[in-house]
Amino acid sequence: MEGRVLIIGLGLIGGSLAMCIKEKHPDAELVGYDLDQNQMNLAKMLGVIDRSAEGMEEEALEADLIILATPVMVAGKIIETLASLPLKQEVIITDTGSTKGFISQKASILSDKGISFIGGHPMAGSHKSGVAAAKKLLFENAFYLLTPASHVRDSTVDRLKSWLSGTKAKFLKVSPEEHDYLTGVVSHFPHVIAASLVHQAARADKEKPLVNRLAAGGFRDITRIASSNPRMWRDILLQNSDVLVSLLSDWQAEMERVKELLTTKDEDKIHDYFDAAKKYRDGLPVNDKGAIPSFYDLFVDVPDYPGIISEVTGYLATERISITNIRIMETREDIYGVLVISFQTPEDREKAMQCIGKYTEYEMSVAE
Ligand SMILES: NC(=O)c1ccc[n+]([C@@H]2O[C@H](COP(=O)([O-])OP(=O)(O)OC[C@H]3O[C@@H](n4cnc5c(N)ncnc54)[C@H](O)[C@@H]3O)[C@@H](O)[C@H]2O)c1
Ligand SMILES: O=C(O)C(=O)C[C@]1(C(=O)O)C=C[C@@H](O)C=C1
Repeated sequence: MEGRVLIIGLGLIGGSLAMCIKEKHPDAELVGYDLDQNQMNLAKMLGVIDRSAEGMEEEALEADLIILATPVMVAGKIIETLASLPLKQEVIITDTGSTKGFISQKASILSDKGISFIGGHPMAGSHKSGVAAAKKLLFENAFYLLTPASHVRDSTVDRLKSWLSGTKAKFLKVSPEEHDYLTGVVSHFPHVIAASLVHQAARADKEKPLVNRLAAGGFRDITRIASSNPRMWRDILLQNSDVLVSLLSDWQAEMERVKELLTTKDEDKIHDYFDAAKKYRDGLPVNDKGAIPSFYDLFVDVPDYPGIISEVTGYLATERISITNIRIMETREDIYGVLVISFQTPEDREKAMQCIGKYTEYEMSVAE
């Protein structure tokens, strides 16, 4: 497609979307605007946008697609500004915010002027912020929730989907209310819990400093998202507070049940509590980028000497095998542990096993 796309907010999500749009629509002009001049400069330097906007309002006048990828409270204010401008009548305005109720209500001022607003939320992301963390493959196979305003024609929604087709995401139309409930359960509330677990450990750490050093494995897995951007989460909590208060009451009741199991020491019920949770979680889709990301991990037991990571990645590079992540599992103090290399497909992982096996005798294993 041709036309001018204005992305407001050039962070993780704005930057990643810009990459996806450029790849699919090389003839479109991608203009970026961010309050933070450094992000804008970096986006230009990385080639994520074609040019940076001098001013948001002037650029909006000529845009065919406007994407708001700022924190959700800011997006509401930008809608007010946009509604006061003589925009192109055919322009599509969408956002990427993690909440939809507030912005959809705000967008009625655009609807009143006949401007199409389609709320959007790509359900993939990271605890990292900023354009430096942006990735073209971020949204692949993820759900991309859309909440079009009621007057928006299906053909306009299809036009937006075409603009965003480079995300390779799966679009799903939901109401703003349904959206906020669903994401409250699977995204917002877990972020609250992750932060609360970190607070609990930090309190214990004051009494027993060993807590800090033992916080590995499970604790790290369940609290990764507590490293997310506090500004972004402040805004989300403010906008989805009703849903979250209700989920918190359910959670408190659930914790009361656990307390009861602990005080009565009911072996069967304690077992069943974990067993039911395991069954549900193990049954979640793994090949979609839904609740469980689809990475294919290879565990390599490497010897402890400097340069071991570059040695292993060097072998993979010689055979042009792409990896999506690499880390050392810090299960043993002071010595290197097991190297975990993640791949996008099981085929890449298989090729990597053969490659590393050719050059070394390191023990390897996979976990399904
Ligand atoms: N991070 C995630 O995992 C994720 C996933 C899906 C959706 N989202 C949503 O997408 C939006 C962006 O999140 P992100 O992770 O890219 O955040 P980010 O912090 O990486 O980027 C946000 C950018 O918006 C800019 N900004 C703030 N106020 C602005 C203003 N008034 N005008 C122009 N730019 C402004 C900031 O400078 C920053 O560069 C949020 O609404 C978030 O809820 C986030
Ligand atoms: O992977 C992460 O770090 C995320 O938190 C991503 C995540 C999520 O909760 O799944 C966070 C907020 C978004 O609105 C969508 C995705």
